[in-house]
Amino acid sequence: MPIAFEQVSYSYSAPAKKKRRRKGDADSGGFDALVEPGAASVGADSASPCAIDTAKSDGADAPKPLWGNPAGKTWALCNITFTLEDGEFLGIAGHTGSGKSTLIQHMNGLIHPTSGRVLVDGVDIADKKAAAAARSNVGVVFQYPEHQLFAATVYDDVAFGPRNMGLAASEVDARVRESLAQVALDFDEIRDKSPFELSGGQQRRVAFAGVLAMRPTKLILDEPVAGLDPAARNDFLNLISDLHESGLTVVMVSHTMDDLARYCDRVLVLKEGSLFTLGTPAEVFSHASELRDIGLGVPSAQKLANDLREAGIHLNGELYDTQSLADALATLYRKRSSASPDALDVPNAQEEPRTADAPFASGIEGNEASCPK
Ligand SMILES: Nc1ncnc2c1ncn2[C@@H]1O[C@H](COP(=O)(O)OP(=O)(O)OP(=O)(O)O)[C@@H](O)[C@H]1O
Repeated sequence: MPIAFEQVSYSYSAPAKKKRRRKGDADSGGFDALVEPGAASVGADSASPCAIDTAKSDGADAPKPLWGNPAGKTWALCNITFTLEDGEFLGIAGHTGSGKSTLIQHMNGLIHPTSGRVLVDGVDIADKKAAAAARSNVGVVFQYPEHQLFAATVYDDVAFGPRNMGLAASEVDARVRESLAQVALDFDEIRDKSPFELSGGQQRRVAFAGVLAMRPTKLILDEPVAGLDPAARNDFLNLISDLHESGLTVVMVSHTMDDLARYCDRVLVLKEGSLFTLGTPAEVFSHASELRDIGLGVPSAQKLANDLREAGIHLNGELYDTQSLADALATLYRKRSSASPDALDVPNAQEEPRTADAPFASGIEGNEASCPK
C-alpha cells in the first residue's frame, strides 16, 4: 500500500475544499482539483501553484514569493512528489517550519492538498471513504503524544480506538494486551493505573500503544523521542526499530541526523516547503556543506569522514558511524603501512583522487520546483 505524493502543494490560508462527487470520476474519487475559490492566484496557474502570489501582494504590483506563514507567505508545501514504499523506514528532516508536520498530516488525509494529489494504493484520499480507509491503516503519532492521554485508566485509553471501531469486547481486550506488550509495558501491572501517575516515558508508550491498537500498517512519527532523556530515547528508538523489523512501514520526522542515519532506509529533506533532496542516508549526508547552508548538520562521524575526504584521505562514499569510520581508517592505515612504513606521515591527495560527487538536489523527478528559491 504505497503512499504517492503527486505535485502536492498546501497553503494554510487556502486549504483544500471538498467538491461534490461527479458521476463517472474514478481514481480522483470524484473530486475536482482541490482549490479554494478565494485563492485566485492558485487557480490561475495550477501548473506552478507556488511560484507567485500576486493576489496576496497587498495591492502592490511586485509579486511576493510564497512560502510558510504569516500573511503574504502562503505555501507550507510546494510541489512535493515522491512515493513512500511499503516496508521502508523513511526519515524526514528540514529546518524549523520547513513543512515536515504539514507533510505527514497528508499521509492519512488529516489535511488535503490545496493542489496535487495523495494516492494511497492508487486511490486519491481526497475522497472521504478513501481517507477513512487510509486512516485505519496509517497511524500518526504526533509530537508529545502523551499530552493527548485522557482516560481514567491505561486500559481505557488504549481501548479507545478499537472501541470506536465497534469491535467486540474480546477483540478490544486482545488488542489492548497485544499493543501494551509491543511497547514493553506489563498489562497486569499497568492496566488499572491512571496514565497521569506514570513517568513521561511510560506515558508516551501508552500513547504509542493506543495507535498500535488500531493495527496500522504504517506508523508516522513526528519527533517521537523529543524531550526524552538519553536512556529513554534509546529505548524508544529501539522500540521503533523493532516495530519496523516486524513489518511496519515507518516514517520518522527528526532533527537528529545521527538517528536518521542509523535507522532510515531513505531520508527526505525539506527546505522552505519544497523537496530539497531524497536519498539513502549515505547519499544525503555526503553533502555536508549543502545541508549546512539550509541549517542542517550531518552525523558526527560522517562529518569527520567528509572532512577526511576533503583532506585527501580516500574513504568510500558510504555512511559512517563511529565504529565503521574507525574500522575504515584502521584498514587504510594497515594497507598503507604495509606498502610503505612512511606512507602515513603525509596524506597524499593525488594518490587516490576523490571522485566527483553526484549532482545534489537535482534530478528528483517531479520536484524541479517552479517554487521560490
Ligand atoms: N495551523 C497553521 N496555520 C497557519 N500556518 C501554519 C499552521 N501550521 C503550520 N503553519 C506554517 O506552515 C509552515 C510549515 O509548518 P510545519 O509545522 O509543517 O513545519 P515543521 O517543519 O514541522 O516545523 P518544526 O520543525 O518547527 O516542527 C510554517 O511556516 C508554519 O508557520
